[in-house]
Amino acid sequence: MAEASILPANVLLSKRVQERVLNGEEPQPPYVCRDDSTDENVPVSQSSSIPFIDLSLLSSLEPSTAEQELQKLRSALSSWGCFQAIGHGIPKSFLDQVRQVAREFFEQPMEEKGKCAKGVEEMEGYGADPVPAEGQSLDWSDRIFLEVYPEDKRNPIFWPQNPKSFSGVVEDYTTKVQKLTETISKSMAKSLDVQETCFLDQFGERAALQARLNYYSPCPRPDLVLGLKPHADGSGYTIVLQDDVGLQIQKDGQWFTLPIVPESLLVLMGDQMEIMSNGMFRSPVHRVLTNSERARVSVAIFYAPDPEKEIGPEEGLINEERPRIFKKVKDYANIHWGYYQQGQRALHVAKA
Ligand SMILES: O=C(O)CCC(=O)C(=O)O
Ligand SMILES: [Fe+2]
Repeated sequence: MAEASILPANVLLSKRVQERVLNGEEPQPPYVCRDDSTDENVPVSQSSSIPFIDLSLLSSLEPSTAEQELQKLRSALSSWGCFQAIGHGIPKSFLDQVRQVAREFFEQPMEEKGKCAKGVEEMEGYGADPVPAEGQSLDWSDRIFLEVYPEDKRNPIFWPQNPKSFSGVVEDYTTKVQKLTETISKSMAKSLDVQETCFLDQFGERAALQARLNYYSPCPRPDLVLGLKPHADGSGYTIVLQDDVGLQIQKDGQWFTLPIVPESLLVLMGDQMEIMSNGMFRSPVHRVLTNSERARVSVAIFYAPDPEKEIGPEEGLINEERPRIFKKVKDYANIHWGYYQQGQRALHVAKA
């Protein structure tokens, strides 16, 4: 029982959470981290205020319809830093297939998943996030992280052979999301009255799309243990598909639980969109709860600017009323990761 409190994190992380659950182990520190005494959880029933944006309306031939949806988009991203996308053109049956293949992957025997296992200090592959700084908590989750675009970044050794359809579905899904990012990036620019392709240009032709499939095993102590600790993403923005409740977004000191709307995708701003929009859009802190009965699956696609390119606030968003908040930065995702490992945000590094 005392195992977890005496073993270092790198040893703990060499055993998957899923194995611990199968062995009937009780969560121990450093998995135990929740201290919510000062936070307020808004019931799911009242979390429906997380805005919906119908992407099909953004290109409506009726100008007033498109304009109205763009206004909603701008307001959603400046207040929440995220929205629930509908009308995105990806059929629900395909989203179900993605959820299904993700679940099937994790529900295979450990031996099969082990074929694409990462080392405890590596990022890509199946396992847990690399060992965090001392004193940091561990997440009650297992994940597989894959570089998908640019295509030459793919590392076949980490791509599962089973389930047979896994690679095809993940690739197809990421390609569909990539198409969506074009619409979203252009619409975000339009909503701020800046040149339509300005964000797309900053992301660059070698923008990264990375897939992270998460499996949150049931946890006997959801009151003490988190599936994923509070954080903001280091991406440009992230597109999340989920199959059960658990993801919470922090706004005005309260935690709002993302409801399940099977045909919707959550579009969540990362720090780099906050930088490029000169703070007009916010990158929200979010976390994942555990639950005692069901395993939850999610698929996050991180869309990030080419790490070789410098990014910064759009000139058109800097003026007397709104001076420059951020400076130019390069490879921010990497800087972010260093802070993330210490349980901190990195945005201050980019402050002007
Ligand atoms: O599992 C989720 O719903 C969210 C995952 C997430 O926030 C992340 O991978 O950065
Ligand atoms: Fe996240």
